[in-house]
Amino acid sequence: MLNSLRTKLTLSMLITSLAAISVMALITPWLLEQRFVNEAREVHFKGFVRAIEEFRQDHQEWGGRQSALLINQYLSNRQAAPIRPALSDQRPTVSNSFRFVLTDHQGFVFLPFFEYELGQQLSAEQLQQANPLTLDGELVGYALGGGELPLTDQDKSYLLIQSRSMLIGAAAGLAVTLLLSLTMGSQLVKHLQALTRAAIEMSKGNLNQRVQVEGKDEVALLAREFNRMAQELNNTYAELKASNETIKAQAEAMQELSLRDELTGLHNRRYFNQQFRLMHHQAIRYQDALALALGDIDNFKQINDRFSHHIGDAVLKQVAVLMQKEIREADVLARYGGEEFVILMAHTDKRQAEGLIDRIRAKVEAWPWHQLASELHVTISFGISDKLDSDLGHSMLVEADNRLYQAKDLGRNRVCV
Ligand SMILES: Nc1nc2c(ncn2[C@@H]2O[C@H](COP(=O)(O)OP(=O)(O)OP(=O)(O)O)[C@@H](O)[C@H]2O)c(=O)[nH]1
Repeated sequence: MLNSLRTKLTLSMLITSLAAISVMALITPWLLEQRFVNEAREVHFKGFVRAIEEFRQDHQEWGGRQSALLINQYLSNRQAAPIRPALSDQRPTVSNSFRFVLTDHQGFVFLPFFEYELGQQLSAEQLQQANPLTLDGELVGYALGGGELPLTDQDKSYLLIQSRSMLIGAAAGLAVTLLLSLTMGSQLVKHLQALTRAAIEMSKGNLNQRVQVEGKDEVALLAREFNRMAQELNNTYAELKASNETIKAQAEAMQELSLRDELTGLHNRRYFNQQFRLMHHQAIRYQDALALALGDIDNFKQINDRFSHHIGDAVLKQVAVLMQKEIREADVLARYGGEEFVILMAHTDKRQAEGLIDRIRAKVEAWPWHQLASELHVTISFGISDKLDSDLGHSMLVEADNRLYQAKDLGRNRVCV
């Protein structure tokens, strides 16, 4: 459960939001109070300065013992009022602990408070912190504020309402942020999940994968690169597949070629040997008949010698065509060597084979050979065997060969069984 990215994102956002709210809850009221007190001191001081200036105008006396007593009395008579920002016309507050030390224009204290004593002259540094008091543009003295400025109950409740409102606003803002973050997080997770699914599909071999690209951020960049990579992989795979198929087809063609006789286009002796082993084995196993005929063109040497080697080749090709026409599809016909041919006939004994083979012999004899060369006559002799022995067909081949010799001996252009 904790391993999922969505859970991790949600948890981290929750923790961040809670931490932010907690920090705000602790710090905001304190900061607000500090600001408020500073502001209040400022307001208080301005009010005080204004009161002093009023006093100066009323009494025309400043800096002596008498003025100190009068000022104290004057200030005590003023009403304390709650301190709130923006109440600029408010009368100055008289607080028990917040006081002003007053000096004449040379900095000699005539209204002492705190550690300051009557008649003491303030240092240049202290005077810098003090507020200059002027009347009609003339410097008449300094006022130095000090002490605590306690807040009234009204100020405190005002502060409480303000900090609560701020907290509620902040909490609402954080809730919106959290909601937005969750929505964005879930979008991010959605994209990453789509990428993961596509990658898994690719690893299974389904290379044609695409993911949706939205926006321009890093995830969109990743998605775009993924799509490009998937496209390239797909193309490469298609090229590889095509070239693999070409190689396979070429290999098959070469295999076929290696089993074919170039001149006649018939299967060659290698192919015959493969098929003969197989058919011979099956015939013995299923006690089926199998016949083998060996054919040899008569006096072929003479044809070559008299009509040229070229005519000899043409004769071989034509004999192949004639044989091919006569045999059945299940039969195996091959050029066995020079002017020798072999025919394997499944489910056929030598008597049945004799009929087919003699038909071939007659076709060869009857073909209009003069079309190739005038006075050319071609005949062929055959020997047939259907002898099945457990010797990989050796006996059958020997017997067919013996019958072929017999046919030659008996005057050629015949079939011996
Ligand atoms: N033109 C041509 N001649 C070939 C080819 N292969 C073998 N020969 C020739 O076929 C001839 C076979 O002659 P022989 O074995 O003496 O037999 P034959 O002349 O047919 O006599 P019999 O078989 O007794 O009738 C040889 O001269 C070979 O050179 C070939 O592909 N083309």
